[in-house]
Amino acid sequence: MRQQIAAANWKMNLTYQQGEQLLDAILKENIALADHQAAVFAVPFPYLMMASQKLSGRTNYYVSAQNCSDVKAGAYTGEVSAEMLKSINIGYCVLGHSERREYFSERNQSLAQKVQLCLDNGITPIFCCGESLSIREVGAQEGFVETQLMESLFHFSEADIRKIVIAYEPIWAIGTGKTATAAQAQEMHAHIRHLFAKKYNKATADHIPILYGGSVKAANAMELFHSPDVDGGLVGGASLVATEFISIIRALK
Ligand SMILES: O=C[C@H](O)COP(=O)(O)O
Repeated sequence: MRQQIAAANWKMNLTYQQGEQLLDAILKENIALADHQAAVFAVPFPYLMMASQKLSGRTNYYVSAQNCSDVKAGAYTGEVSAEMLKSINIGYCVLGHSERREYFSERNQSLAQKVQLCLDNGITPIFCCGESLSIREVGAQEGFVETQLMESLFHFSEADIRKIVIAYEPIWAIGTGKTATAAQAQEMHAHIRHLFAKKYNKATADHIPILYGGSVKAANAMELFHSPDVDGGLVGGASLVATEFISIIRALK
């Protein structure tokens, strides 16, 4: 079975102490994950080591960064490189989140560099894609997501592309409480998988986890995750509440 992932994206929320308390409350449940399941915590940079220490010794629990630089190293004040993340054993990095695309002007070409640098350093990119409401309203979402994937990912080799996780996050569903229906999520996930099959092959497309993000919560996770092409979720708001995220982990296939 394809890997199934419950990924928490804390974004710029919680103090260090609140983050510790949240992780402690979730880990206290001792949820055993199957071989094909993973729980990933994308925490702010200053909390990466703390989260790593808390998760150490747990099977299939991982820490993720929320971003990294698109350059290797050098005089770039305030940036954090993929190599730095590797040096503290961070396994995942969220890339191209719509908030970074919108507020920090991230573009598909620069994201291609970030993906490359993560792969060079053995870090799994969680590559985000997804359309705005205005694009969906005119029915152009499939072409829009195809361009995002084409410009950032489709030049990678089959071996490299198999190391990537996709997160489909329709912008109109992020933090709005307006979740895509399971049918809408499934439709886009199937389209994304079809694009990978067309560019690479079916076996590769079937191997790549595609997470759904956008107002996932305990109450809808099970239905969303049980769609055939939805392989878990990238969760914002509900990942900040222990009981919510515990249920979301438990909803994985
Ligand atoms: O990365 C997570 C997504 O932006 C979803 O956020 P949300 O669950 O608060 O809608």
